[in-house]
Amino acid sequence: MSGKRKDYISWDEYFMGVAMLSGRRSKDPSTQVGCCIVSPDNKILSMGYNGLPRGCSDDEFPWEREGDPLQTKYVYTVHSELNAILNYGGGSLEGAKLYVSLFPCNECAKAIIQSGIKEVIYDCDKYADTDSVLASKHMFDSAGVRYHQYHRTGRKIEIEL
Ligand SMILES: O=c1[nH]c(=O)n([C@H]2C[C@H](O)[C@@H](COP(=O)(O)O)O2)cc1CO
Ligand SMILES: [Zn+2]
Repeated sequence: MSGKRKDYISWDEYFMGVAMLSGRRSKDPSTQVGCCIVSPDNKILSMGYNGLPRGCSDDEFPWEREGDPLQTKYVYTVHSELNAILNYGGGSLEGAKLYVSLFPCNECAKAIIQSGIKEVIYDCDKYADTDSVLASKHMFDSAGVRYHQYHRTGRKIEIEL
């Protein structure tokens, strides 16, 4: 009889947990997004969160949502999914899965499809009614990228850092 622990986290909890932890690095005051890319045999390949491109200071660029477009974050931030794809240094992402805390926008959807990722597991879908997300779903459907919402388990994990 094995004395194995019973309360270990599942693969889904592990990968979504890593995605959410990654999002905690974001400097965006309103929406922090985290992403974790996983191989078909459950190895973590890359992670990312939404932030400015390298060399662009978090303190100098704007985090506004409205106003003159050049004074908003939207024209400058790199989304978590694109960061995770670009952060991957190991070659092909063909057949990989992508865990992300927010449903990908249409620009990230294009990058996801073109990089060969075949499955997207998302948590929040708060922009489901926007053209961007509708376009993402349309492209995923055509390209054969499966997507489904993460089932929250309610497990709380406290980590002392
Ligand atoms: O797929 C995504 N990935 C991602 O990283 N983001 C980032 C960009 C912005 O920094 C933030 C969205 O900001 P807001 O919710 O205030 O509009 O989330 C946004 C989306 C979807 O819009
Ligand atoms: Zn995006």
